[in-house]
Amino acid sequence: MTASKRIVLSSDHAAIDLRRAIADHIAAKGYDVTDIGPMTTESTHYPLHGQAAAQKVASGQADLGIILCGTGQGIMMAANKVKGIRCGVCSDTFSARMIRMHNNANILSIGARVVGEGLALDIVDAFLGAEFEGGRHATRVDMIEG
Ligand SMILES: O=C[C@H](O)[C@H](O)[C@H](O)COP(=O)(O)O
Repeated sequence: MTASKRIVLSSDHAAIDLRRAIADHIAAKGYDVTDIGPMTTESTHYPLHGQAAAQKVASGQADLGIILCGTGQGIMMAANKVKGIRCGVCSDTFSARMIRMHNNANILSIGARVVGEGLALDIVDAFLGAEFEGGRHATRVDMIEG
């Protein structure tokens, strides 16, 4: 584990509690966590929060991001509109590992209304614990970037 990695977190209102649980979980493991909110459960708009986290990663202010909404889908779509962002939604640990190893994903998205806290924390550990393999996968990732 690279404990020095800077991780940015954001969500919409549907995922406040799970986002906080993830923040505590990874901070306890030594990651440098920046939680950009929102801090209340007031209804909000996931594109704002997905793009805010994506900007942090794309600008180099964070190494990786973890974003959440009800399904993980809408906030993932918003994040992927930011150049240089590769974000996937994961509801299982295999996918979470593979989007790092094969797709060099720099943001993980999770649906707080889809997975429970225990599985979500395992998904986060799988994502953060994996590294991009490069090689043939780098050729393909370069093709995504255009
Ligand atoms: O992809 C979108 C997310 O799942 C949102 O969290 C969801 O649409 C929010 O729904 P609501 O406004 O009914 O809480």
